[in-house]
Amino acid sequence: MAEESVKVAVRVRPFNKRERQRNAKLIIDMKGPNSYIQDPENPNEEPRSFAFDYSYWSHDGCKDDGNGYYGKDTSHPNGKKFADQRTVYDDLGKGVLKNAWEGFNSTLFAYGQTGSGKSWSMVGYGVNKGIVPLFCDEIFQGIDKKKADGEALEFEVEFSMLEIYNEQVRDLLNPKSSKRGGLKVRQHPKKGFYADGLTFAPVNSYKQIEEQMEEGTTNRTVAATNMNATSSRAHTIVGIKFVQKYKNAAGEDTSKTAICNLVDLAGSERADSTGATGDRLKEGAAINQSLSSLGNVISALADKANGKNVRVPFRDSVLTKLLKNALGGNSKTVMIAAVSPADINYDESLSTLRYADRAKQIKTSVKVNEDPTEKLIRELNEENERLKQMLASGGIDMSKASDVGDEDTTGMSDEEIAALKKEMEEDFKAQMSENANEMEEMKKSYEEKLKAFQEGHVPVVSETNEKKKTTPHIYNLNFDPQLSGRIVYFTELPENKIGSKKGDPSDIVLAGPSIQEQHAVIFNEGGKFAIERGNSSGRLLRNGEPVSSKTELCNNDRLMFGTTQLMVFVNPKEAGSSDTEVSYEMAQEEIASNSGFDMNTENKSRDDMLLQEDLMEVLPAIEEANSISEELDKKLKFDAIVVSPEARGDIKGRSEVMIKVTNIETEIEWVWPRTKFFNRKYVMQEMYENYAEGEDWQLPAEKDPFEEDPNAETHIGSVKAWLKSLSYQIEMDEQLEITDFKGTEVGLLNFEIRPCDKKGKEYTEADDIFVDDPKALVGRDVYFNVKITKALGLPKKFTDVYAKFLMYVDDEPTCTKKIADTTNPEFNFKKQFSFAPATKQLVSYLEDSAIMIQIWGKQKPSKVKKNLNTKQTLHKLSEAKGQSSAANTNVKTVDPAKAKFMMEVAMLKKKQEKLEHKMAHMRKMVQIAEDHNKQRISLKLIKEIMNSQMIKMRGDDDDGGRGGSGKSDKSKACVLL
Ligand SMILES: Nc1ncnc2c1ncn2[C@@H]1O[C@H](COP(=O)(O)OP(=O)(O)OP(=O)(O)O)[C@@H](O)[C@H]1O
Repeated sequence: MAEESVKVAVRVRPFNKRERQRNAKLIIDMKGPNSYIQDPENPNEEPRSFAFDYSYWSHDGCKDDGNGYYGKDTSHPNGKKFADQRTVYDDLGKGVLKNAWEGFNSTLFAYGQTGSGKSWSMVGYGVNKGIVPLFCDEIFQGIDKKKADGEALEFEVEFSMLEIYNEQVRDLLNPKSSKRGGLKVRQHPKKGFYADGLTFAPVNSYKQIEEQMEEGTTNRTVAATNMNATSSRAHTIVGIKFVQKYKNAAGEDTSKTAICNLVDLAGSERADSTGATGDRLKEGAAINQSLSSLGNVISALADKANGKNVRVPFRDSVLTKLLKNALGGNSKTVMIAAVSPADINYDESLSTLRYADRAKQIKTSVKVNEDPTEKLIRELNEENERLKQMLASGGIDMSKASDVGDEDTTGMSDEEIAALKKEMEEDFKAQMSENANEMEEMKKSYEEKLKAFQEGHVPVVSETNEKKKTTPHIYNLNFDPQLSGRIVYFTELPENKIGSKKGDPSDIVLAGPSIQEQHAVIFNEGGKFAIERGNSSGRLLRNGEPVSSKTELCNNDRLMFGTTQLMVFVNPKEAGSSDTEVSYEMAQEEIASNSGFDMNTENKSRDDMLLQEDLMEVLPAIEEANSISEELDKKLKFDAIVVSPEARGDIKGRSEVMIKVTNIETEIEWVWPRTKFFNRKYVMQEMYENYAEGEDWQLPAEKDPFEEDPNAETHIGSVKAWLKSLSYQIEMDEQLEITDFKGTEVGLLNFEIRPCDKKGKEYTEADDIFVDDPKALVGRDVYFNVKITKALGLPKKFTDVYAKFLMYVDDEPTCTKKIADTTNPEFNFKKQFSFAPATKQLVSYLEDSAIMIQIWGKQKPSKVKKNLNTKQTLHKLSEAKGQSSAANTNVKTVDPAKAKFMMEVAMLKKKQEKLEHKMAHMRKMVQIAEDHNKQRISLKLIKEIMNSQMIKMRGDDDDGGRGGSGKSDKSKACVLL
């Protein structure tokens, strides 16, 4: 066994079209194996630097070689450092190939945010072939060479392709086999985790691998098109099993087996400030569970490599189970981290670089998988005997190393160990039959297996490519450019009927929620094309606008059928070289801007751009969720809303897209963070798929993504209170507006902050604790009481209302008690805060910050139950607006212009508040000055009187009525004062 470090490479891609349009700034640089990233918010700071095995500059410095291949442009200043596909393959893929020949397992995985270039490196596009096709090509070149050289070797190559989506494993070569819950991931005592029942297709040429990959990718596309935006959330694992058979020195039949896993990970998601925390469906629907578990596993392995004794949580997700061998066992592992070059993606790129940095610390132990066949069969037999005996004699003994293998139970609770034991026993039972099958297969010849597979499997070879050049058609657009253009329907008939499979026999059958039986018709009138809605209200958009009557269709028109089927119409006769390329982003952008969202990219701040990206992702998903809700009669309506940090009750952050959820029957409303919505949408999709397949689709309330926890609390609104007055030790006693997420006033809050002494006794004016300059507070003991007396005029539908806020560096919020059934809850809350002594940081916090007091409560269902079903209600709404139901469902409550306006108003209010505080402060100062003055004046008067008395007395004594000297003495008295 040799110990090996994980090899880590980083690659930066060119700017994409959107980034160029937005004049994105380049924030990545590379020199030799090092990568650098510049924080765009702090351009004067030193860039952060990271050292890797390789840093690949693929941003600029390249040119098309005339066949579409991007190679080095030696005339460009960065031409020398440009890394093309071949360079990356030579460094990374060739090593994997060499491992395979030597009988080592290898894993190559690509990590990075969506659209950062993972697929480009792994699979490639067109002639710019990535690692997987180059690897497959070369493995067969090697085999052919060995055969030509007459070496006494036999070879077997098997290909598998699976997708992990929402913790389910789908066999991409045989998707039907993995319906309902996907393939089970089991554990083999020797081989580790594997997907039970996964197809391993025997292949004997590169062309056959290409065909298998085509088939697998087309299967992915079909699933991703029927349901929205799934592709970037799925992990794809291509497996290549390479067996070399030969006779060893003793003349025995021996084989060397290498398994290569090529893993294209799902896009690492942008972290939300408002996560799905607290959602009870979090566990069941964790779409990114695999990715976050991978992060935890990598961290734990890195800690382990640094000598720490930690448990590595491989069992936490399907992905980490399947990659256990790659990361913690017998495999040589390579990670390629893809980063975007643009400033807008700084946070994601930095986190990718950090992730990669952790990964490079991992070490794996590798050995050649060499075994004589007889020995393997004998071992499998022995293994089965051992398993049989173990299970017969009361199951696994968790304390016996021979029973638990390398299973690590450190730090597990008794319940966790019991659950693990149960799972392992189940795996072992399945294993026995798997072992038996394997023995059977070993005895069968490979040729036989190959023949059987090929007979049962006719790969879908794209014969349509030629026809596409001359025949009018529509093709699919997908979020993942790899999957666009893979589904093609020809539209050469005079009338091409489009609808669901339930309808009249349609010429083009589409699936997915909201596809109607007779959804639309494309007419071909002597080479002129038009589209018309079928006799239903199904959503149909052309170039982002609803089609209400028969409309002409032109080359490159974008069509949206229902909520997920986004297509492009092609009329080859009209096609010209000046046609602009149609992309998924462009099609979604025009839909969003037609629904009233500002998608203009000019002069946008980074926050605005991030908001637009979020909207692009959320809007199609909202459409889909609404159509599923409608179809399943779930009574929920979803709307995208743009919510400023203030409106969310956050002190900082950017405006975010959130999802307003309305129960149309009870009129209860919630606002979900994006992550919670997406997590739940995956379960909705699953429900819908089961429904569409005619299977049992209902879920118990606690697992139903359309059910909100009846005890869930709603964020009613927030109040922002600036603390500046406190920094002058001036009390604050105000009635402040409570505003909800829309910026609407929903009530008032009586709020006070009063400086006090250590014991809580509040100071009065007479105590004169006012400071001219807040800095004077540094080092002094500062105490104050926060009082929340009551709220007024809250909406009637809330009960159990309370207020909460975070002060300074508190981790836990301070909460008032809960008050039931009143619109004017009296909290009578008082809490003393002590800062003894006050630090510089605290004082600047008081000077410049505010606290957000959030008001929370439970919603009472509305008394009048509406006896409408979802469909009726949504239709009613759309009739009122004269639009189709689905097209209407993303009508937002707050459009960005309004949100911006509201933000500006909030800013003005903030300024006004500040000014008011300043004014109050000034007033106070004036008052104090006046008081002082009054005192002075009275003192002056007293003195004057005294003086005049004295003068009088003196005058009386000295000169008796000399006016002139009296005057001069009076002015002397004034000078004295
Ligand atoms: N090195 C590169 N040179 C040229 N274009 C590139 C390069 N890397 C990526 N691209 C382009 O950037 C876009 C996004 O790349 P890609 O599809 O590989 O991203 P991804 O990380 O796999 O995204 P997803 O997570 O959605 O699958 C594609 O249009 C691709 O053509």
